[in-house]
Amino acid sequence: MIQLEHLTKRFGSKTAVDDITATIQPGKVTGFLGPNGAGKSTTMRMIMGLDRPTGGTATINGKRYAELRSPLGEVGALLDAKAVHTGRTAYNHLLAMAATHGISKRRVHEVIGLTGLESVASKRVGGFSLGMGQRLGIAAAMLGDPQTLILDEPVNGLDPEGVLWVRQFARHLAGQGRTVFLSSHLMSEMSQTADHIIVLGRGRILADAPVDQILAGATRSAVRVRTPEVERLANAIQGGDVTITGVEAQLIEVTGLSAAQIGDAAAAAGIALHELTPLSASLEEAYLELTQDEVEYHSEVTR
Ligand SMILES: Nc1ncnc2c1ncn2[C@@H]1O[C@H](COP(=O)(O)OP(=O)(O)OP(=O)(O)O)[C@@H](O)[C@H]1O
Repeated sequence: MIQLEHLTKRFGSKTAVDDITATIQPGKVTGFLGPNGAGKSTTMRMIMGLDRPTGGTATINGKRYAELRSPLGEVGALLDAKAVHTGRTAYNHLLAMAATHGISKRRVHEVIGLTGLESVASKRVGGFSLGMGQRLGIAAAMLGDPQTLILDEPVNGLDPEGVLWVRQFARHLAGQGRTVFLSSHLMSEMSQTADHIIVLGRGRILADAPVDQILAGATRSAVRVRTPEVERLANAIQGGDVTITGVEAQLIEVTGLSAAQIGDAAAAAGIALHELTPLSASLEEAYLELTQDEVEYHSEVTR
């Protein structure tokens, strides 16, 4: 379990992480989602004792990283996949790490097997594809057989096969009861991998909830209606909380009424409908809705 309590990090006048409190539970994949610059990496670095919080605490199983007696045995992290000595073979890289932490050679072979690196274990890391580099980073994180795994943007730049592998591996680890905390700036990715999502925007938590709840909370109850008689239909359904937005000449979006209510009103007025589609927000839309004001640098819209 990872606990963040009033965790804050300032770099000069810039507040990268702003008083965040959250618990990342075992047995689940928790997605840490936010636009670039939201503060995800900084939070993860503080959990791993690599950045010192300006305020608050980050603990793993109740202890700060520096207090862990056997850190590799409690938490493994993939923070920067490229931070590997490139001249070494994958096997030697893992062996060197293991040796300095009192971990057996047998475990090195085990993690190579776990991450599917057998065929490239004797190759130099410098020639590795991004996907293989990620697997190596994850193998290194797994060396101490930790209960907690922290992966920063593990699927960034991977091909579809690599993405699928990371996704399945993360789910497998959570299935074993481990705490899996992984970041991404892509909601689509998280929706397929995570059980629970924490959304960060400009250093603050915007949402902390199960995936389905985040989706439900942001679902628009709009209905798309296509009819040759837009004007008459609008007159038939308007009033109260109903909003009608024109999309195309014969296409409108209606909120405040269900598809059934609109269909009934149209039938009563003798108006033909060519389409009647309830719209629900995708996770992507839910995410954009949550973070639209929180993106650090909006691109200029030129007209
Ligand atoms: N060492 C540092 N010195 C100064 N500012 C920093 C430092 N590290 C991060 N920041 C700033 O803190 C903010 C949060 O950065 P962070 O890397 O944690 O975001 P992120 O959500 O992980 O984004 P990304 O996906 O781009 O890494 C950014 O504005 C960044 O410029």
